[in-house]
Amino acid sequence: MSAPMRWLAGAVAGHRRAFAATLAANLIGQVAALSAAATAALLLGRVIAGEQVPGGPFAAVLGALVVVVTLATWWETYVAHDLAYLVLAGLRGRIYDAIARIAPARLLGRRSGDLSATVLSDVETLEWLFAHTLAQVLTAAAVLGAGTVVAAVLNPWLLVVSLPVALAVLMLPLWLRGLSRRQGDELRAASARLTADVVDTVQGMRELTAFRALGRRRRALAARTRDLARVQAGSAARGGLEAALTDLLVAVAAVGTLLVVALLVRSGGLSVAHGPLAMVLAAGSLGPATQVALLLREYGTLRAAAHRVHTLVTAPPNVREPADPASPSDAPAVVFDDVRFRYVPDGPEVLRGVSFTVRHGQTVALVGASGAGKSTCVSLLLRHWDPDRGRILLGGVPLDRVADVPARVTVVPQDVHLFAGSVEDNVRLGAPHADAAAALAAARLAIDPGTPVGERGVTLSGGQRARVAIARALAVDAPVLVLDEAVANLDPDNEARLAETLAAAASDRATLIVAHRLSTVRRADHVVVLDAGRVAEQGTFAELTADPGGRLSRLLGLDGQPS
Ligand SMILES: Nc1ncnc2c1ncn2[C@@H]1O[C@H](COP(=O)(O)OP(=O)(O)OP(=O)(O)O)[C@@H](O)[C@H]1O
Repeated sequence: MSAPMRWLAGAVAGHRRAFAATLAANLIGQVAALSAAATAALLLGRVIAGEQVPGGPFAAVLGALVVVVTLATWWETYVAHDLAYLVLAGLRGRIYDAIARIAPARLLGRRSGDLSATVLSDVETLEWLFAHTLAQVLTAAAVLGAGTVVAAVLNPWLLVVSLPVALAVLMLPLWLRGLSRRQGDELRAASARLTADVVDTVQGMRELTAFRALGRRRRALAARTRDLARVQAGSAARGGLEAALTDLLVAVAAVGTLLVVALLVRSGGLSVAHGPLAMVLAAGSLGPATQVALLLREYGTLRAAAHRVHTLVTAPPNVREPADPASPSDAPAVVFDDVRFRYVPDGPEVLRGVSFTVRHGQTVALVGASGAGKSTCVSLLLRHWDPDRGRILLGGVPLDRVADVPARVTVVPQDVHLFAGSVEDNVRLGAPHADAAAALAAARLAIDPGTPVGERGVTLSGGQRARVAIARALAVDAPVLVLDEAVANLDPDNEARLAETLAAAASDRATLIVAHRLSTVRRADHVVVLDAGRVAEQGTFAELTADPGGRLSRLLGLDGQPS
């Protein structure tokens, strides 16, 4: 069994009672069904043999067994799904935990649709494993064993056809296991690619329409669908071949067993009265074997789904929670001390020894050309990653020893995401009990907190979205505020008012602004100019712009040259 399948079997271990109930219900149902068939066969045999049959007791036993089969089937359906949903709820919880652990920095390079496929359809696929497979296979093995023993006691020759055929039925999917595994991997991958593309298309519908790219996109999606259909057809062909061969083997076993029974009755090895019973017992072993074969036929798909879920759930965290957290001071300063960082081990160094300080009550502007490393500094301060070398201190404590960084460092990111709901829901994202109206007022947004917000904030204007994001950050009331100015696409009037808001908010915080506008840089207490991952210069605005040919002057276009 592969590691993901072992891991999944382990997921059931936490639900022993539900598993035991599923097993019991299945076993009772299977044994009762086989007993009903055996009783009916015994009745038939005795009638054929011309024996006197006590009709009443036979009818009573048969009736009781039918009721037991019905009740056991009903109970099994209930407990099997109960077990499946318990296990799946646990798995979904672990998937969300995994996403939270590795997000937002690096969702394993996965696309959001691909991730949705794992969260939704891979987990759904596993439902089949838990509800209709594990307990059923164990029961089938038990019934197969018991039926074989009883048939052997009646006459060992009865098994001469049915036992080898039952083994062949089981071997068939094992022989084709390699192909099934390959097809399962391809099927899950093709299905996830299609889901990812569909999600991407729906999210980008506005751009696709505006750039008249919808037709091309539709053709690309059709090609993806064809890919999936091709893989599905291959898988269905293999499944069909297995099903046909299984049916053929079962038919051969039925005819062969009939012949064996006839020969045994004729030679006196078996009484006429036991003939039909012998048929039922010998053929009865084929039912469970076929059931197990059906599971093994789906092995590839189940294994691939298990593998994808397992990969996500066992992905190592980007950063580890501190084992011995320390408390930073209440009025913390942020210190970057010779910070070096690269996103991928053999990739370029994006930060190459960055040092600067943001003191409490101070606003520091981080300035630099595109790609200089400003957003990377922000990501490190939010502890999406840890630096490779150097340190980041918060209130004198290394950031990797600070518990609950989001409660201390809050952000208005470059790409704000608003959720469908109300403005109030969005403002209270990080502080569920915050006064949303006060936070909105602080962000200078005169809007009813109950105003509905469409998915990704589509019902608000760009400026409103920006200020809801600012209100959301202010509501957390964290001592460090990080703001990417790219978000604040406001008109000059609103921009000035926002600056006042931030100035008020900044007085009892440490504020780091990724600044693009001259007005913001001018208002900052301290300016850090980044260039290709290094601090090119830092100081007050006046100091850094004293020389019109200086780096900051050139960046802000104060040197008279087009920047
Ligand atoms: N997730 C990532 N994986 C790999 N490289 C990245 C990643 N994010 C950014 N980079 C690279 O790191 C460098 C610095 O990027 P960063 O986003 O920090 O720049 P920036 O100064 O914020 O730029 P801008 O003003 O354009 O947003 C760039 O070369 C960029 O391509």
